[in-house]
Amino acid sequence: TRTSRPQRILKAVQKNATKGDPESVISAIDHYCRHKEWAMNVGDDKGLILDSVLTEVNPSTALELGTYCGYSTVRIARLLSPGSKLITVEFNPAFAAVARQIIAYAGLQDKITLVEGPSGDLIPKMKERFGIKSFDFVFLDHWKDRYEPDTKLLEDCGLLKKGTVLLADNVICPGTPEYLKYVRNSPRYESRYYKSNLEYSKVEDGLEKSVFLG
Ligand SMILES: Cn1cnc(CNC(=O)c2cc(-c3ccc(F)cc3)cc(O)c2O)c1
Ligand SMILES: [Mg+2]
Repeated sequence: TRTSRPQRILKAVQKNATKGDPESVISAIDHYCRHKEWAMNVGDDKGLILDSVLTEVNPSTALELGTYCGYSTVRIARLLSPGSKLITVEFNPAFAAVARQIIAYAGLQDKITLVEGPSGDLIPKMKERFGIKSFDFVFLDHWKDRYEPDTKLLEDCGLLKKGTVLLADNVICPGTPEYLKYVRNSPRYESRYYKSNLEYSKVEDGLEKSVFLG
């Protein structure tokens, strides 16, 4: 097919959502991915859990690893208080190009900094490049084998503080076994599993919420 799946998702947003209305952007993507073609957005079921954790944490500085089309980026940014910031990291330039347009369509570009590149290279540069002292909230949704090494990297770079909340997608499907083992066995985290289902599907999946204890 001529267009890519992310480009078709963008088209569905431009056709069915209202410019400047993040809720309509979220609904347009969920409708398209549930009824037309599946895509790896966190989705509406797990999205409600993401919303509730975000509302509880109310982060001033948030990090997302794995932007894809920007669905969870919009979900997170729409709930941030004025002056709060979200940095989102995407390795794939084609995904990043679509995400920028979906973020702009939602009108949330002022709250979001999208950075392209490998998370392992970008995390050590967060302080110097973006003046970040530490993150209050981290959403992990990128390559599943990068969750554990990138969490250790965030610790080593002093980017986590007492109370920072990590929320990890896909801990069951596709699964992140090394990450789960790490956060569940480390005395430096208090972890809890939120059972849900894989986006737009009946297959089980869930989110792991881990609070860094310092
Ligand atoms: C290529 N790429 C760029 N970013 C990434 C990181 N994301 C995932 O891999 C990812 C995968 C799935 C998934 C795929 C196939 C399947 F059968 C079941 C689940 C779901 C998700 O929510 C994900 O976040 C992959
Ligand atoms: Mg995911």
